[in-house]
Amino acid sequence: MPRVRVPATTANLGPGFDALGLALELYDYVSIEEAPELEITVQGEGENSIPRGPDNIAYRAAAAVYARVGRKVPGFKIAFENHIPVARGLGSSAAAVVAGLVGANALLGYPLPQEELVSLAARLEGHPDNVAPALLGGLVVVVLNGQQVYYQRLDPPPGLSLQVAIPHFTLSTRVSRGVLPAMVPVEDAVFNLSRTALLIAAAQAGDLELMGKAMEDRLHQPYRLRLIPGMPYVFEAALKAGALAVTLSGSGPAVIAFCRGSLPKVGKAMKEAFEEHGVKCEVKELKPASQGAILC
Ligand SMILES: Nc1ncnc2c1ncn2[C@@H]1O[C@H](COP(=O)(O)OP(=O)(O)OP(=O)(O)O)[C@@H](O)[C@H]1O
Ligand SMILES: N[C@@H](CCO)C(=O)O
Repeated sequence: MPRVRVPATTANLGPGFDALGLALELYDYVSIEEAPELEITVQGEGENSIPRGPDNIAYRAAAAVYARVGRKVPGFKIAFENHIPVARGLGSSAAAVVAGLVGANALLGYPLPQEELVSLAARLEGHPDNVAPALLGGLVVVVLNGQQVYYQRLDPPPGLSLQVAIPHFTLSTRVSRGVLPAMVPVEDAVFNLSRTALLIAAAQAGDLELMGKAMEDRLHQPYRLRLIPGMPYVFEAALKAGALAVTLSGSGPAVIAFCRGSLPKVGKAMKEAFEEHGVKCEVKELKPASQGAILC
């Protein structure tokens, strides 16, 4: 029976809205086998909230692989051991989609190449920046062109360590995208595109300080502020404690600080700032994951 290990991901990295994602060393483990009926069990994160029926996104992803190769969709037995917090901005939905795709592809003897899994995943998730690093690992630049996906994977820069403050409240990507404007000023677009380009060049050169300077954003974070109490104070606290940069993780509410090496005092400062604004949170120190989803 295939058992898939799939990493958490942090999308956007500040300016790279819907275009950049980084895999993290925090994993869900998902076992999948054919069965007469659909049977889903969940242990760990999301055990009280994750759908157990045909609306489960890992099931829908597995069914999509069978349909894509012209096979009748069977029932499945799917067992989740989840460590990625759900609806916090750490790619839980992308991990579930990727686990379903990779597991089903293994059950069928690997008919679909990786490029096709990336493009199926992007279609199922709606945006590609979490699913691509969840599949490929590392830092991924990804572009949607209609039904096609173009991407380039980079190794994570050496020495990078992340302090992640994960609030106890959930925020769905749907709600967090709902506050974004339909139009933005040209100067804000230029602000972001110049920083995104610099961020990738700096990551390739392994220049963590320059990466840090490139991680500001004007396209999504300013609009999401009002959904996350204390967010500017948490950002300020992380920078003051020595982070190179700090961003929302994906669509939030988790806040992720980019540091050179292990800096627990950054996580502690973020936690205190959240708590001063009435938000309980957990802090994790994570490293970038070079490896994407694997069978284990
Ligand atoms: N293991 C899982 N199996 C099935 N569905 C899941 C699983 N994990 C998460 N989900 C679904 O994904 C939803 C959360 O997705 P959402 O995109 O809002 O947040 P996220 O993926 O955790 O964060 P982000 O996309 O910002 O990184 C949950 O409410 C749940 O319906
Ligand atoms: N790029 C997406 C990531 C959400 O997972 C967003 O910020 O809405």
